[in-house]
Amino acid sequence: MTTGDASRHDGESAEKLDEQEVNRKLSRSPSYWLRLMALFWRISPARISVLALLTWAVAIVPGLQIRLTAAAVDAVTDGVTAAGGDTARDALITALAGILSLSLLAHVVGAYAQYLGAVVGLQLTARISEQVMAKGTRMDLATYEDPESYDRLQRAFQESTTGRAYEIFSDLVETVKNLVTLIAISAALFSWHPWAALITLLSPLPAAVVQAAYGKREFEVEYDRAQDRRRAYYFQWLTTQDHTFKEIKLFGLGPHFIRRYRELVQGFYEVDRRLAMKQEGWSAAAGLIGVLGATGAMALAMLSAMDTGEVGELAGFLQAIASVSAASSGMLVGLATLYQNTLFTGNLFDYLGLPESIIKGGARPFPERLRHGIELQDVTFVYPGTDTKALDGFSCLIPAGKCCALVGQNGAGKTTIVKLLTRLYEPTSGRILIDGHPIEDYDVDQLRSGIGVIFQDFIKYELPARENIGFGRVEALDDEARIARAATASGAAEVVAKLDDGYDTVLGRHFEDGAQLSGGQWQKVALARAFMRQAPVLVLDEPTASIDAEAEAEVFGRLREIASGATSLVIAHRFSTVRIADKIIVIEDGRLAEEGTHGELMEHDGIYAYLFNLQAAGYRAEDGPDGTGDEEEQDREEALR
Ligand SMILES: Nc1ncnc2c1ncn2[C@@H]1O[C@H](COP(=O)(O)OP(=O)(O)OP(=O)(O)O)[C@@H](O)[C@H]1O
Repeated sequence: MTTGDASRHDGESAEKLDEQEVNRKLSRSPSYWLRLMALFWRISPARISVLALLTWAVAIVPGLQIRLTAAAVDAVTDGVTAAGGDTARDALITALAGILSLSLLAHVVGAYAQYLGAVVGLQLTARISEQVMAKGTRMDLATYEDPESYDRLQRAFQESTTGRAYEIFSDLVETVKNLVTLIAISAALFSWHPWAALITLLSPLPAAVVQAAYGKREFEVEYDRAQDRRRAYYFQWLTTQDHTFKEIKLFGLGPHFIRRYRELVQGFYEVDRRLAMKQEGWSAAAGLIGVLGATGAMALAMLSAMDTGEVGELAGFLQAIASVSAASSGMLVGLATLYQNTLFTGNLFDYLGLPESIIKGGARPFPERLRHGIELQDVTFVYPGTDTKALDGFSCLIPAGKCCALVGQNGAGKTTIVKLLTRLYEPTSGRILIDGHPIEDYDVDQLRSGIGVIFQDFIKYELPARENIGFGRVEALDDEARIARAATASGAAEVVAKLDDGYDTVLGRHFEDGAQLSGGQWQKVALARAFMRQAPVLVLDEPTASIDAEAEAEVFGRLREIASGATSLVIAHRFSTVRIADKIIVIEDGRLAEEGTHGELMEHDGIYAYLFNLQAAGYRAEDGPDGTGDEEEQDREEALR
């Protein structure tokens, strides 16, 4: 959706777009409520029961107070007409004592119930956030790479932080409370004056209908603008991050992003303003009906009291009008809010209900050491939602215990192979065999535990160096010797030695006393994380792009020793790394182009030799103006031809 689209949206178009979604969510409301209640119940059955019981117990107080008010006024009338004397005074004192006790009780119980509500609300919000996090870790990579599913995840994440789920619970409790209050009061009102009672009870209805209608409209608009919301958030994020600052500043992109953010937000503002204007207009008109209804009921009750002379009833009635209109508008508006909250929280439950990792494994344990190797047989892969083949009938063998290099140009399909090997995706066709058995036969958790991977976009954990490395094998987070060995192997030990608190130093700049590392230093830490794993298969996706040539040569010169017999696959663009591999696999446009040792491939004089020479010529041409540069330049031109 473009910025222009955002400003074109109005309530009407959003309504058409998401009508189906809204209806689907509404039909599921009872199931959402049940799940929410079950969740609540699990948090603290005792607190929930006390909260509900206290809230509902307080609900009958207004009904009792009305009767006591009527009794008090009757006692006053008796006293004034001198018919009652001391009896009237006693009756008045009893009624007043009753009113006072009930008010105090309602006040104290109400305050305690509010405290309980706040506590369980906090617990519920934290529990739901945890559930969203846990769900996020159980989803497939495809969910994160598909914009629609990612939108869903983001909506659910937003909902998990708003406390709206708790509002549904309190809406339900409040609705029941108001219902109890209404029943308690209505019993008295209908016995005194049925018509006035009916008008009093129904007059808040139009306001509730307006509220519900606009709650729905608001949901539709928000639902529809999820992408633009994320885009606006992205511009905010770009202009407020430490690692984006340099480029944004030097390219002068700040004003550009602020303008694009403003355009989006103005689009939202226009739609929201129009919605708010219509909603307030209709609410005011509906509220007028409420005001007229309450006044009409009061007039009816007064006229009736003139006929019957029942002043006590009239006083009770007048008090009841205020309580009833508060309770019935509370109930109806509560229902409308419940409706809106249910729609929004539906995003959360829809997400929590999404099928989890559809990639299932078998029961075969992953070998501690590979004996044959990993074989890709005629593997084709098309990313979901696209129709181009990222891999196109790709076949190769990664022999056990050897170090293989995977080489190819950008977008050739190298990282895609890693995603398939780690079962983040399934091949569209073809097979992957590990030691002769289909990859699907292996237990997925064991498979992932048996493969140590560092991706090119590895995470820079803003946590202590110890954890940055130890996360490679989280069960061994306390094994200092293992962490130190992994750090030494990758060259991270030298980096850590210079930090103020050694392995306890927090890396990055997000938290106090954090130490920022250079790109290459971060990469050494990430590499240590892969070595920490000590897995039978080691996959390094461009692990040394930022590491200086000397350190890289040192690591790769000793990779076999470091990986101690593991089968390793290294994706690299620097041919000085690649050439020392036992086997080099060249991929081009998702197909196997060549394979062999450095010597064999150079002899073959194909694409590998071409790329190798190109890079080597580049280095030699940089040697300086000693006369050799021209010669190398000629080589390069030749290679390019
Ligand atoms: N999540 C995705 N959804 C759709 N297409 C994708 C996705 N990831 C990669 N691709 C496409 O698949 C192809 C192979 O991508 P891949 O990341 O495997 O390349 P690569 O060889 O690792 O490239 P590089 O050297 O730049 O890292 C590319 O054309 C890319 O555009």
